[in-house]
Amino acid sequence: MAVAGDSVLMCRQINAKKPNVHLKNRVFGVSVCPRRVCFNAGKLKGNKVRIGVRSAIEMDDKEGLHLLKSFNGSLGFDVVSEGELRKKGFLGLRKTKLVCTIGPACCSLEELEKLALGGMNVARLNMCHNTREWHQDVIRRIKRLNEEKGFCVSVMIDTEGSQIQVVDHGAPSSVKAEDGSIWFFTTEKFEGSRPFTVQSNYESFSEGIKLGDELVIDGGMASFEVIEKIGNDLRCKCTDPGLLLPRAKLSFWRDGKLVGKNDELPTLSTKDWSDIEFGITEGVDFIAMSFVNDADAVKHLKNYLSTKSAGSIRVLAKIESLEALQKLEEIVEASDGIMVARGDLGVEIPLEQIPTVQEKITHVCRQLNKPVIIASQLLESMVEYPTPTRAEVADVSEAVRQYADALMLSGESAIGSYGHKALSVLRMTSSRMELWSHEENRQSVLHQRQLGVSLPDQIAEQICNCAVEMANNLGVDAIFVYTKHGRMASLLSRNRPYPPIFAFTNENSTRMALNLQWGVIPLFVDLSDDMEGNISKSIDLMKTKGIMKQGDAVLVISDVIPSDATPTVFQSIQVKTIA
Ligand SMILES: Nc1ncnc2c1ncn2[C@@H]1O[C@H](COP(=O)(O)OP(=O)(O)O)[C@@H](O)[C@H]1O
Ligand SMILES: C=C(OP(=O)(O)O)C(=O)O
Ligand SMILES: [K+]
Ligand SMILES: [Mg+2]
Repeated sequence: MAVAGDSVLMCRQINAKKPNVHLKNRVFGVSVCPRRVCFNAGKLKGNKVRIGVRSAIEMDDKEGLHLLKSFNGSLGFDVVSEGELRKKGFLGLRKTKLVCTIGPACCSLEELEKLALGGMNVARLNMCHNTREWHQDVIRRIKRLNEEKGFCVSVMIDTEGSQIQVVDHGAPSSVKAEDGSIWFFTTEKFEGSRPFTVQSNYESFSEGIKLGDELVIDGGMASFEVIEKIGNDLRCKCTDPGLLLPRAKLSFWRDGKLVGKNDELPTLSTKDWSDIEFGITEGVDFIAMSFVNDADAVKHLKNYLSTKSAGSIRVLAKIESLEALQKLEEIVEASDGIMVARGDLGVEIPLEQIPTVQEKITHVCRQLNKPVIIASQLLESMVEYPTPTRAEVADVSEAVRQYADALMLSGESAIGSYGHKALSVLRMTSSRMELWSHEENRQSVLHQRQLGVSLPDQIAEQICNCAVEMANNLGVDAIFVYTKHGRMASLLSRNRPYPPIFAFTNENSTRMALNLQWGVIPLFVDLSDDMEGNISKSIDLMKTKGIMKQGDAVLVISDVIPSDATPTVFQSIQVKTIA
């Protein structure tokens, strides 16, 4: 009747009397497991309900053959999530993840610990700045804090990329360009500063540039007109006065369009490759690739990482150019996550387009199930001031309302005097907006675009969609998911459920990667092949620790990985009420 590879949707209630099985859309009233019988989907009684899909029908009771391996008795909670849970309860847990750029202002062990306590989920190291030794020290400090103090902070390195359009006026702080003043943009390298002179980091920065073209600093901070070309250097007149910051970004415009962008430079420079080697050696969790222009660059890095046995490092593509926007879907599909790098993006597209582009990228990422970080200038004024502007708080709130997975601090934490405070502004603003969205029931319906190409992928996706609907409708306190590579956890997160998702995994790289996913609290545990055993042990531990109490309801999703004992995949949803 059925052959290996056929799928069957099984709705069963343990100890129920009347069995039914749906096979290829027909209902078969057969008893499938000697130990358990099936029941009709409509009869949801008691507190143990299972809805499962089995690929390859194995009607004998192989599950009974499982050897019970021991659960090591500890719950791999990080101190911050556990503390927050005790203080605020399940529904009070923050869903939006927070990324902090580490710089001189926050690189000491004490400052890093403060950020970890303040809710930093991921520490970002921008390889544009500082020395290899400095980065190594920071990474080791973070790992030490994780090990010794029970934090779970992931490490991200961000490549420098071939940024051809960076300029420096030599002084440590900003310089004002007055209206009508004449400036010299040169590739000559010199120490210190010269009046009205700006160095470009790239020899051919002025290739193809004509007299009359507009030179724009940092996407509009100041503008100049090119009035003379001397070799590769340019003499320019300030037409729109403003500030030149150190390492400001430069672009050229003609007739309202960007010109002079050099597409021939590789996405990863020689220095980037050596930074990547460094990242592999230091065991970083994420590599953010600057100036990705197509999917090939991402695929290339991912292939390289696999050959280096570093395939567990997640590759994030930074969307910060017009080219990237034009190939958005293929880039999102190829990468493990996306950063909306608004800093450079604002140089390449008109600023007024940033909000809609951000929303579009966020939407595409959710459709394709990839985490997305909103980055740059979220609380820029806090680099100098102890309170944010109202507009900045509104911007952060909007990113949370769009259901971005994560928010990022740049200079606010790296060089600002109020990094810790900026982090608490992100924390409080996101918690407030999450609560508002929940209360107003603003969960936008996600028009599911089917991701899975193979049947198992589609099954996992559908199970997670249904599970979240059930969790929301039943008002359970938490969702538990047992996951090796994090796939089921991210498919649940994609549906942005009300209850928090506790993702139990025995892979450390999965735990660290899930740190970036909306609403997921990753827990490192020793999982055995006996899924029922894993579930009851984790619930018992939660109870013993006083985190869960009688009457709490949990929706449990398990995804049994095929093993020699059970060559079948079995995914299931159960609702458990704590006895
Ligand atoms: N590791 C570091 N060492 C020194 N300064 C840093 C470091 N990381 C970041 N910064 C400072 O913080 C600012 C904001 O960080 P970021 O947004 O990552 O870089 P950028 O401004 O170069 O795009 C940088 O301009 C730089 O001044
Ligand atoms: C995050 C960004 O990249 P970087 O800070 O490396 O320029 C950005 O451009 O917004
Ligand atoms: K960078
Ligand atoms: Mg950038």
